[in-house]
Amino acid sequence: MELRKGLEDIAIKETSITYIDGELGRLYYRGYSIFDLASFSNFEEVAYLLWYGKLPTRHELDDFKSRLAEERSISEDISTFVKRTAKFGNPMDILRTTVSMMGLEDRSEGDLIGKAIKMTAKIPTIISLIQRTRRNQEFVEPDPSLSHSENFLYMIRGERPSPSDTRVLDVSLMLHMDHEMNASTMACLVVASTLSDIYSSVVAGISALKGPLHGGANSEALKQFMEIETPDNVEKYVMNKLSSGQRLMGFGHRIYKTMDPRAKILKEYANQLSKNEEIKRLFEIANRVEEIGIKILGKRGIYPNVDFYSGLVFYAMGFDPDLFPTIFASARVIGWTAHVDEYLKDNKLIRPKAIYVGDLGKRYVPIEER
Ligand SMILES: CC(=O)SCCNC(=O)CCNC(=O)[C@H](O)C(C)(C)COP(=O)(O)OP(=O)(O)OC[C@H]1O[C@@H](n2cnc3c(N)ncnc32)[C@H](O)[C@@H]1OP(=O)(O)O
Ligand SMILES: O=C([O-])CC(=O)C(=O)O
Repeated sequence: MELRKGLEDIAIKETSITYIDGELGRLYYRGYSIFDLASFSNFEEVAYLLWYGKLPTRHELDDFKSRLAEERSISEDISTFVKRTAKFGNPMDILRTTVSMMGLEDRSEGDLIGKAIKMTAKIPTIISLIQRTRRNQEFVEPDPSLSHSENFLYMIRGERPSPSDTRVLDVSLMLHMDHEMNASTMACLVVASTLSDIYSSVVAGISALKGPLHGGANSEALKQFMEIETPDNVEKYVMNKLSSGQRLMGFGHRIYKTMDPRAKILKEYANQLSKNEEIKRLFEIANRVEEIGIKILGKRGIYPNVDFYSGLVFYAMGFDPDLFPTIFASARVIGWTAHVDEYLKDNKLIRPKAIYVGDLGKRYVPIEER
């Protein structure tokens, strides 16, 4: 039996959701280029596209938007739990637990996409409550008259965002919605393939996304830029980091062997948002890290990934750094649930093998003799 560490280059399903060309740095959702979707589409339309497989008509989109907007409120129990834990808890742990609570509260049978809509609508409310509680600010109730991204920023800031800020968040969320068989989507499918429920799958997805080799890299990348302090320190910092065997966070990818197309779009937004001194300086540092990182690692196909610039964009938009992975999860919940829905149409229990390398036939030694 062949050993494939990390399941590298193993396909576990056919899909018509997302296609990645890792050599050319291209990404497609349901056949549409991410560059086109980022230029012309919006959060609700792309969520609809991923779940239902086609772009909605105006009537379908209006219905879908109202459905999402109606589901934004969270229960009293969830709200109390978030307020109790926000000041000490890791936001991904809080999110994981609240999605688990949502599963306990939802007694309905079936309707996987209906449940996915509920989670997608409620997660921004939970994230906003975490940030506002930590800052000793009053909770802002969701406003159903606003779009998903406008409402998300409104709940974070307590005032309506500008159309350009709304657009930045909208595109950033679209870029994070799906990415084929990444680690967190795989975790969701493992759970789903046992015919467990969709909330349990999403809890597994959040758990896997939290790690710094996956979605947790976005806050680590920003931390890196903050530690560097000035563009003049970049070269020394990068050399020290790499020569001591550490990884450059926000660099490298299992599939992309060139610049991640999402990083290109996010870089442009990070540049646009570089209006105050701090963001301008962090953007300059990031640019320099990109340049030196590519010079050293590019020949091995190691380039900036989605997490390299996303943290800078989220920070400039007013989110706390340790919330970044939760923002990623707020969008990826759409991809997770779309893949679970697709997988369950032709389910097969996921149960790979391990190659045994231990001893066999050992004599059991009673405890007094050990
Ligand atoms: C949304 C996302 O999940 S995007 C990825 C976010 N994660 C990060 O940014 C963390 C940093 N990056 C990494 O750790 C890796 O690039 C991963 C985990 C994302 C992908 O790695 P894999 O495909 O599993 O490759 P693997 O971890 O085996 O690395 C292959 C080689 O490249 C090196 N390498 C990979 N990424 C980096 C990096 N960021 N910095 C320095 N070296 C790197 C490894 O050290 C390894 O070198 P070796 O062969 O000499 O031992
Ligand atoms: O595809 C991957 O392995 C990681 C990634 O970029 C994502 O999940 O967005």
